Amino acid sequence: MNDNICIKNVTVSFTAKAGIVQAVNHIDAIFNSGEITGIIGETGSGKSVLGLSVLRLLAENSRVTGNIIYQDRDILQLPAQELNQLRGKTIAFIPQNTDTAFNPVMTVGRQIGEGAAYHHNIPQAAARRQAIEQLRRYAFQEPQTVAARYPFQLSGGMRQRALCAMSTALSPKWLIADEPTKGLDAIIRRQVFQLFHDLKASAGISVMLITHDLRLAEKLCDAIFVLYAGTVLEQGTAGEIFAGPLHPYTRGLINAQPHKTLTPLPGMPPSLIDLPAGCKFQPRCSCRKSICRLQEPPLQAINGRRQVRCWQYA
Ligand SMILES: Nc1ncnc2c1ncn2[C@@H]1O[C@H](COP(=O)(O)OP(=O)(O)OP(=O)(O)O)[C@@H](O)[C@H]1O
Ligand code: NI
Repeated sequence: MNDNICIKNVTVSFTAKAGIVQAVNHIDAIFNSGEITGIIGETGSGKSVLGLSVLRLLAENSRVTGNIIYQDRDILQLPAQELNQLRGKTIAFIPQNTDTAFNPVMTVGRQIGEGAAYHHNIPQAAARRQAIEQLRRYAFQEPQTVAARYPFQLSGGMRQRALCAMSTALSPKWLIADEPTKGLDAIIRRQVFQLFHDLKASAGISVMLITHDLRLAEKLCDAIFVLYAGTVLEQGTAGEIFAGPLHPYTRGLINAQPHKTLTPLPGMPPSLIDLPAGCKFQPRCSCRKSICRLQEPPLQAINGRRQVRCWQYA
């Protein structure tokens, strides 16, 4: 039995007023245990939806097909009770918005202790002591003081760290983190980088890292999946992807960064209600050939782990 998370032919659609939103389209992806795997892509490319689908945290109007295999079981088929055991205890999720992740009227320490109290049935006082230890681990100099505070009394960076402390309080095997550096300044981003680095190195936690922060992804991740309109356009090791992106979209994402050429990708992502024919990126692609409009290219292995979905390489 391995600890990888295997996503097999997963499709997620939402029923909306305007029609069926095809947010994730036939994604196959293996997230290797012991590694940090980055999911990158423009806004609306399906990163959060993919992450949420792993713990079945999607909204009511969603429909998910395919398999998400973890420890020889399909998470999508787990009965509610086993799913609850998995959530938080084995696979933890850090949502995109740290403001809503906390209960605003409960102290930070109490919230960190709650999970332990619930899953391990331990008394309040002991849970509180554990919470303080957990905060100390996350580099809080005065964990007692922080534990007594309410979420709004913490700065953005502290809240992010407190959220990591809460999410990993039950020593999960996996952490799915959605935009953990969003809205944080450079110094705090470095702290978050260090935090994730230590999670993997010291705590042995495997991570699925959803991010717009390509520099963070490059430094932190072992592997990368590049998403566009709910489809994987390229995947590989972080070294491969950042040193030599193959897909025009990946090249565009990398070049759009402030420390690169700051050239934005031309055009807009497609409507997920009415996806373009052929390659989903073709309407915006400078390398487009006539076949690109007609047929979607397969995701093809180039060498090793590397795969790209583009007719240039087919
Ligand atoms: N409950 C829902 N009903 C309808 N559409 C939804 C729902 N949840 C998500 N979507 C749509 O699914 C698509 C993918 O959303 P997702 O949040 O995964 O994007 P993302 O890549 O995480 O973007 P961002 O970088 O902005 O966080 C978007 O078009 C979004 O509007
Ligand atoms: Ni998102």
